[in-house]
Amino acid sequence: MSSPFLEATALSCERDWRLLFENLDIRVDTGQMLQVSGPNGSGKTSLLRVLAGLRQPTSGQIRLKGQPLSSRNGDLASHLLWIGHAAGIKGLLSAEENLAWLCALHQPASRAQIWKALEAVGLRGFEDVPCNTLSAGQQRRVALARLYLDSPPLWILDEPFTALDKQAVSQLEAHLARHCQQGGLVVLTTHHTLSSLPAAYRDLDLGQHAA
Ligand SMILES: Nc1ncnc2c1ncn2[C@@H]1O[C@H](COP(=O)(O)OP(=O)(O)OP(=O)(O)O)[C@@H](O)[C@H]1O
Repeated sequence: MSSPFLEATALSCERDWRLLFENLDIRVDTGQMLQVSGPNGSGKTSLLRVLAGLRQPTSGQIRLKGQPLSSRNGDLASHLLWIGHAAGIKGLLSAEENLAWLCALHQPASRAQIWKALEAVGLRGFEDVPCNTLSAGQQRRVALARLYLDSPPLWILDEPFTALDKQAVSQLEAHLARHCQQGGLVVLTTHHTLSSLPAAYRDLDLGQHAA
């Protein structure tokens, strides 16, 4: 049997001497969406950062395609894309410049590809203005435009719907479901109730795993 794309076993996480969750087993296979839910402070962001290799778990193992995550440092960006709670874009750079350097981490994109992605997220005409002149929702859209470029299969997204208007929320939901249906994987946190779900959807409620 082939290894799951992402597998965590007996995962525990402590912050400031407080155990957030323990003994968590997670498996995410091709085509699946995993929504991590739970109350404020239950450890959703901490868990996603651990799964993305941005933070060490207190204990437990994470494997990506059968290999320990820590041994994948060199090629992590070709397997997973992380978009954090903050939009994570540089205010002095334009939307195009931000995307150009973010894409270079995985697969450099041409100007035409970047403009097409910006158009997909409703930012036509805003390609070359500094991002610090954009609204919060527009800045979020710049970050999310990466999902419309050639991207790695696993998307780990922390509160991706923050600051988006209703239409953008529906569009992103449909895009995430489509990504899974086409063989991608999504792990996300959101307090929002998703209305477009892929066939292989699961919810992990950290409130029930609180230590
Ligand atoms: N930078 C930090 N330094 C120390 N402790 C932190 C830090 N960030 C978070 N924590 C602690 O970890 C706990 C879990 O935080 P985390 O952000 O993972 O929760 P969350 O479930 O994502 O919350 P929310 O729904 O509010 O976004 C918090 O209660 C806090 O005590």
